Amino acid sequence: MTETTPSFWVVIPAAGVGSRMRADRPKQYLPLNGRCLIEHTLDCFLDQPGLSGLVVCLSPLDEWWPVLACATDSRITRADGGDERADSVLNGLQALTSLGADERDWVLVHDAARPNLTLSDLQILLITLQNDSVGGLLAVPVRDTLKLAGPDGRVSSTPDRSLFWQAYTPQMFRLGALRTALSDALVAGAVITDEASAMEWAGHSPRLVEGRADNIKVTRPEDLEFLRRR
Ligand SMILES: Nc1ccn([C@@H]2O[C@H](COP(=O)(O)OP(=O)(O)OP(=O)(O)O)[C@@H](O)[C@H]2O)c(=O)n1
Ligand SMILES: C[C@](O)(CO)[C@H](O)COP(=O)(O)O
Repeated sequence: MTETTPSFWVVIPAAGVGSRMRADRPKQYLPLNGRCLIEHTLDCFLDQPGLSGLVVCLSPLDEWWPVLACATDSRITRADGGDERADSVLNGLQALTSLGADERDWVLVHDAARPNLTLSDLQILLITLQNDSVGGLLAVPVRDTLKLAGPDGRVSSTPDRSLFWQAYTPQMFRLGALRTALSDALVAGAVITDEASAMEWAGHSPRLVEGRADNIKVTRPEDLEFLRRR
């Protein structure tokens, strides 16, 4: 029996400049196997039967998006990115509301810079969380020994790594709860680096859903080299 998956909306934050890549363009437009990273990322979602709609958050100065074939895809709506990733995501959530999304609808937020998401991981996330009271995120248990750095750049301690997971995306929450948590956290000046941290700030405990470790975020040059070698 194949388990059914819920309907969902998607927000793709893609308004960053990719400074850590030190490339000649924002990293979401760097080539991978003949197409831009963002095209690979969008493909993970566009043919999903449960997709209600997708918003891509882009810099108002983005000159790379309009020449892509997906720029004219009727399933994709463009929203302006903000100063930080969290601001971009909040703009994307507000765009979903304009598209008719309901407060109780599931929203998946996925980094444009993660082009290697698999269908199986997407389905695992949707199936695992579809009846969850909070939502959650794809994540990977830490596999290396961790070191806490001291102010002198030397090891301060070795924490128990069994308690640590790396947060990945997609992160999946109900539209209204996420928008409220994110908006309130930003107004309060909280440091929000992912959607789960906004939900945690609001007092919720997102569920960790174990996914593939190769759903990496392309952040530094070697990350793209890794994907190109596959
Ligand atoms: N103001 C911002 C900053 C980032 N992002 C997006 O959030 C994702 C993850 O952010 P990150 O890897 O930090 O991307 P950049 O901010 O572009 O990278 P850097 O920090 O190296 O500049 C990326 O898809 C990026 O495009 C965004 O939509 N709006
Ligand atoms: C959202 C995220 O990808 C989860 O690991 C990460 O927090 C993004 O961080 P960045 O500094 O904006 O790349």
